Amino acid sequence: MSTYDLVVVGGGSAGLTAARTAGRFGARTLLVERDRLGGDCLWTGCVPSKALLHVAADVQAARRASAYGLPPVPGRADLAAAMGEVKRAIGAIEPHDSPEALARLGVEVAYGAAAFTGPRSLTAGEREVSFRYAVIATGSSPALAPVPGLAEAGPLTSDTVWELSGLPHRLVVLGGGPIGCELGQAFARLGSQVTLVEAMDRLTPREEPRASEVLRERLEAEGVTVLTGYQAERVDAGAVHGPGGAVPYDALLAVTGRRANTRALGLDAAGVELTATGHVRTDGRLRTTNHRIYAAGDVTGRSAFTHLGGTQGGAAATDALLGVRRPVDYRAVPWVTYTDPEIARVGLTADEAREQYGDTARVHTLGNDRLDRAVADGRTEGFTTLVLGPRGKIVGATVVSPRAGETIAHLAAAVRRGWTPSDYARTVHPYPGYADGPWHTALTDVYARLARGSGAIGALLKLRRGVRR
Ligand SMILES: Cc1cc2nc3c(=O)[nH]c(=O)nc-3n(C[C@H](O)[C@H](O)[C@H](O)COP(=O)(O)OP(=O)(O)OC[C@H]3O[C@@H](n4cnc5c(N)ncnc54)[C@H](O)[C@@H]3O)c2cc1C
Ligand SMILES: NC(=O)c1ccc[n+]([C@@H]2O[C@H](COP(=O)([O-])OP(=O)(O)OC[C@H]3O[C@@H](n4cnc5c(N)ncnc54)[C@H](O)[C@@H]3O)[C@@H](O)[C@H]2O)c1
Repeated sequence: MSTYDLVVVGGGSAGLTAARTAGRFGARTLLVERDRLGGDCLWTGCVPSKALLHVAADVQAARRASAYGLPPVPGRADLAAAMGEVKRAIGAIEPHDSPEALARLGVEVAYGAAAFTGPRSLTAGEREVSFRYAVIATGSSPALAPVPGLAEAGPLTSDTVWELSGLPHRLVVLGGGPIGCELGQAFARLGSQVTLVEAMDRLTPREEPRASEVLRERLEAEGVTVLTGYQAERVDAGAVHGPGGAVPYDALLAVTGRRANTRALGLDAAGVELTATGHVRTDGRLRTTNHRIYAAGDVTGRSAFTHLGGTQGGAAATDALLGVRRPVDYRAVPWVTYTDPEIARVGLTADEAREQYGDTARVHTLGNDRLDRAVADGRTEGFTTLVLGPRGKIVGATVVSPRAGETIAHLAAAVRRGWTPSDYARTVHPYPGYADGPWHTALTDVYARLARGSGAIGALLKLRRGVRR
């Protein structure tokens, strides 16, 4: 039986980063993948959804061009052509995640479903191997909401929607979280009649309420029917049934959440426990209840994003192999819903900060009507919110605007470094950009503090006038 320093189970964002990290250290590393290297992000998640959104944005821009005297662009886009663009993007990225690319870093790849046979061994397809350490990075899969008739209706999910070759006429999207909003907007722009159904009282319910409002207004302006507070109760005869009546569809896309991939992994044999939500239980170092085995990515329930899964994978491999702690700073992890406008967030919302810090929490919001770039682009509907905690430090931020996903990275640094708005404002930002939004919001706080200290400043001015006549 071969022995490895590190065996990684699952070749998605988390597992690939764990394996690459171990390979770079020179460790004997095996990556076991049951299907395709690249995981959800490459094949059915981030990459295809962003490529489809890009095509949809092009189509949307073409439709608007009639305002400038070009002939109107009627009709619906060719979904097969759009999916061709999706495949192009996947194909361009795939080689970076290939066995050959991993071999160059000293990582061996074995194909087959892995299952633990003991606390320090597992089978990888036909082979049994032993390990000093292992990382479970088996990800998550779409979970259908327990709605009678939904499973029987055979809805599309984020795994299968990419196989569509024709644009559905009426598309009902069940679930108004990030996936539902991104895909709903993409299909609407391509020409489907989209109804977005969400049980909670607003879309993207985890974000700032105003962000949900801006997104809803935009989607409705683009022709999407948004039904919130609509808990689907039954699916039959080609319609979703709920409190507001029946919503008929030609295609149904169910994006109501995800469940961790832990089945048939032999976790009992390995002494690895699950949480009540079915995720692999981990401690602050990402160790499972078997301290030789770590977990990273969606399977932990502590990440739902590629960048965080990768960060966890690298941290787990480093902790295991070198004994060097690299705790993940969850307070400062940004995430983005890539609708148009994008909703980007890091840290606490205003309500969360008030709950945590009471009156110490302060909030500044600046509308994009004050942002010259947004005015130039005719995109003033968004805003920036900065949330300040104890000692005036930035503990959270939301940016809603085109390219908010780029802007938020700087704010993530601010939260991680514990900057105040005046620390943040000291970095000069280029004009006119969308990053001006957070900059001017930070300056709002600086000006407010200046106004509060106007007595002292007035006294200083007077003193200097007196000294230097
Ligand atoms: C439509 C959509 C859009 C998304 N957009 C974004 C985005 O824009 N930005 C972002 O940050 N995140 C996005 N996400 C989330 C992101 O895709 C996931 O957080 C990320 O892919 C999770 O990585 P992972 O490594 O934990 O799991 P996965 O990528 O799921 O990888 C797990 C791997 O393990 C393998 N595996 C499972 N069981 C076994 C076994 N027993 N033996 C061997 N191998 C096994 C699987 O085949 C798979 O390859 C999106 C998700 C979806 C669905
Ligand atoms: N850009 C990104 O980073 C990105 C993009 C997509 C997904 N993701 C991640 O993937 C994960 C899964 O996303 P998701 O959108 O599938 O899940 P989600 O849990 O975020 O959203 C699912 C939505 O479905 C609704 N819902 C559930 N049952 C319902 C019912 N019976 N009737 C009506 N509505 C119902 C829920 O209220 C919820 O708002 C998330 O954690 C997300 O962060 C990230």
